[in-house]
Amino acid sequence: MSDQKTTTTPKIPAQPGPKPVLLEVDEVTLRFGGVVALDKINFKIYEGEILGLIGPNGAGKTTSFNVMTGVYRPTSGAVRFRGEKVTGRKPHQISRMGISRTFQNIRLFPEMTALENVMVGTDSRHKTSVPGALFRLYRVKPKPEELPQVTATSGIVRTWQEIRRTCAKMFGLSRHILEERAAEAKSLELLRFVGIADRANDEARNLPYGYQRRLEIARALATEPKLICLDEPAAGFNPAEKEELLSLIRRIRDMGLTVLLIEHDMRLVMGVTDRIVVLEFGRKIAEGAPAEVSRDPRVIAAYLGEPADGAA
Ligand SMILES: Nc1ncnc2c1ncn2[C@@H]1O[C@H](COP(=O)(O)OP(=O)(O)OP(=O)(O)O)[C@@H](O)[C@H]1O
Repeated sequence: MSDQKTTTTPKIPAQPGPKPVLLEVDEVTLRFGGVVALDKINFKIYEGEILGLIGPNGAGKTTSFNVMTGVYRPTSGAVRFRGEKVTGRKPHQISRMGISRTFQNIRLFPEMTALENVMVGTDSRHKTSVPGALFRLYRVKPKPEELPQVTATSGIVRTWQEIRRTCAKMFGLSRHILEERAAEAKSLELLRFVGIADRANDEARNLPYGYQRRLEIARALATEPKLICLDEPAAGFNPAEKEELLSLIRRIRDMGLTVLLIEHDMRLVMGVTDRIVVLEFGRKIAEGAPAEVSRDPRVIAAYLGEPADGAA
């Protein structure tokens, strides 16, 4: 009977379903006094895509990043990440949810080495912290009432306390040390990934500009995000550096991450993104594939500063 069923079942080739939505910006408005920085913005970011967010100066691109990462709370509307509301959460909580970012104006710890800067990013993933390890030492100290069989002053108690304290020191701290080492190895791997491992031990302030930009990306990756938001990562880059960045962004996506990219260099944006959202004066004026968007009269007008035919 079951054989018959199998042979009569029509063979339908597996269809790739629509990609799941990773992040949704839902009717987001943000006012700064009289300035409407974002005006009922809607767009979605799908898992695994590279989405470009473009628009002329002051269009609301960085403000959108700031709303997604908890720097600003929208006046109305909401941002959802994997179906969960991001709006109202603190930046570090959002980072733990899986969103990380770089900044338009590089924000590194200048006196820390490149490696240490990346290790800071891994911190949110540590199970053990120094205070955590020390707290465990304190906590494992047994109270006399936990040892009802003997008196608090007996030699047995003192020996037991010593043994437990020594074990705690060994296991609590060694776990911490192991985690530190793992964080260091992972950070070094990330420096290699972005191509700057040769300067791992140099202070961030002494690194060339292009290295600092890539260090920011390594640090953002260290939080193990699902979505990485890059705010003008190619600013100040020469053409060769831009090519390298393009390949780096593709490799980040190939690792399984989703990328949101703010970038003014149109060649870079058109060359690397799957889709583009265009903002102007805080409003979304276009959305679609790069070729489609680049032909859109409203987009052309926004960039050339001329009114588009038929545009509202
Ligand atoms: N903290 C703030 N207080 C007041 N106005 C702000 C603030 N942040 C942004 N704005 C305003 O919001 C609008 C959008 O700014 P935003 O920085 O998001 O633009 P942008 O598209 O990122 O521009 P650029 O390409 O120049 O970085 C601008 O009019 C800006 O002046």
